[in-house]
Amino acid sequence: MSHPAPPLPFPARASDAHKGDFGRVLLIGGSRGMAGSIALSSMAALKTGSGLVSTAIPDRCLETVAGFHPGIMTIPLAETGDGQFSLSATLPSIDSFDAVGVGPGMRTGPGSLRIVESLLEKNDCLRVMDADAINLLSEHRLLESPALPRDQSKLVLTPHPGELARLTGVSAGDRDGQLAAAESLVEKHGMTIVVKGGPTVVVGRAADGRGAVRFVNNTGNPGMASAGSGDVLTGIVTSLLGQRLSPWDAARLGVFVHGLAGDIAAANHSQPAMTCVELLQSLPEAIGLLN
Ligand SMILES: NC(=O)C1=CN([C@@H]2O[C@H](COP(=O)(O)OP(=O)(O)OC[C@H]3O[C@@H](n4cnc5c(N)ncnc54)[C@H](OP(=O)(O)O)[C@@H]3O)[C@@H](O)[C@H]2O)[C@@H](O)CC1
Ligand SMILES: Nc1ncnc2c1ncn2[C@@H]1O[C@H](COP(=O)(O)OP(=O)(O)O)[C@@H](O)[C@H]1O
Ligand SMILES: [Mg+2]
Repeated sequence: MSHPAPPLPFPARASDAHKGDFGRVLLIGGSRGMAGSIALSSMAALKTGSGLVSTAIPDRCLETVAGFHPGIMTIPLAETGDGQFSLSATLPSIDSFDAVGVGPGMRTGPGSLRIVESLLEKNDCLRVMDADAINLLSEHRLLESPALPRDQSKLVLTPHPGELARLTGVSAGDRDGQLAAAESLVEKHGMTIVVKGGPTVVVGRAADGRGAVRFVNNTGNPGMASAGSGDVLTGIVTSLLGQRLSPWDAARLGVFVHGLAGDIAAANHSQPAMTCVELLQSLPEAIGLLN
């Protein structure tokens, strides 16, 4: 299958490499009824090269998530009666991971809020925030807090237009306005923002530190407008961060490979019939085309 050129090569593997070279990543999310979301992120991290994937979920989601893939290590955390993280949920030490992805399927209760607040403070850690993690940033105006560490250059946000509308106040239908609002956040905090859509645009801080720059992705198709596609992207970007790519490179290569896998899935299964499962299963072929 012919394809556009990637923005950068996929990380190569030395012949004497070991799994620690490819990153220990932590995915955090899920809740009763949405265990599949964080399982998708975790499987996508494994399928895009992470050396070790650990997934922190509310206790009752453990068997479900572990059952999806034997390569996933699961960390059960304390939960509320309705199956989301409780206030007593305690994360393992973040310092023992190379990258952390948080948010898919997590819901927005107090336990989730405490987790997201603690990760915002860890600005020396590479982090991806998606879905309900972004909704918590919006609901509690966490990016406006005086307690927010100034430098958030190791943070990647992956909002869809609805999530970005909540975060910025710019409606989902106003694409240009949303991109401008994303640029303002990037200029203020230094993070990288993946503005999802057809096409997805990555907004990052310019190399000289002044202003924002855009990367317009040229892979992907409307077959990906289906539940779980974005959860796959969360795992890919977290995985690439764990493999020592910068936030800007991990976001650009991540959306490219994600879209290319979507194009392969659409070619083999049609746009209407492809799902997040075919998208996930097309990642090996997509990476194979790049190597
Ligand atoms: N298998 C699982 O467990 C899965 C679990 N998941 C989990 O579900 C939770 C809720 O996440 P969510 O994304 O489904 O809902 P939400 O955040 O309310 O956003 C929808 C709102 O935004 C608006 N909107 C406008 N433009 C849009 C656009 N281009 N793309 C998308 N939305 C757009 C849209 O407008 P409307 O469609 O009404 O026009 C609507 O008002 C979250 O935790 C997630 O991780 C999912 O990952 C799926 C698989
Ligand atoms: N029309 C489209 N063209 C290209 N990509 C799309 C299109 N619609 C959705 N996508 C991609 O699918 C993903 C959907 O993400 P998201 O809405 O977070 O899904 P979910 O939360 O259900 O997993 C994004 O990466 C987005 O870029
Ligand atoms: Mg999503």
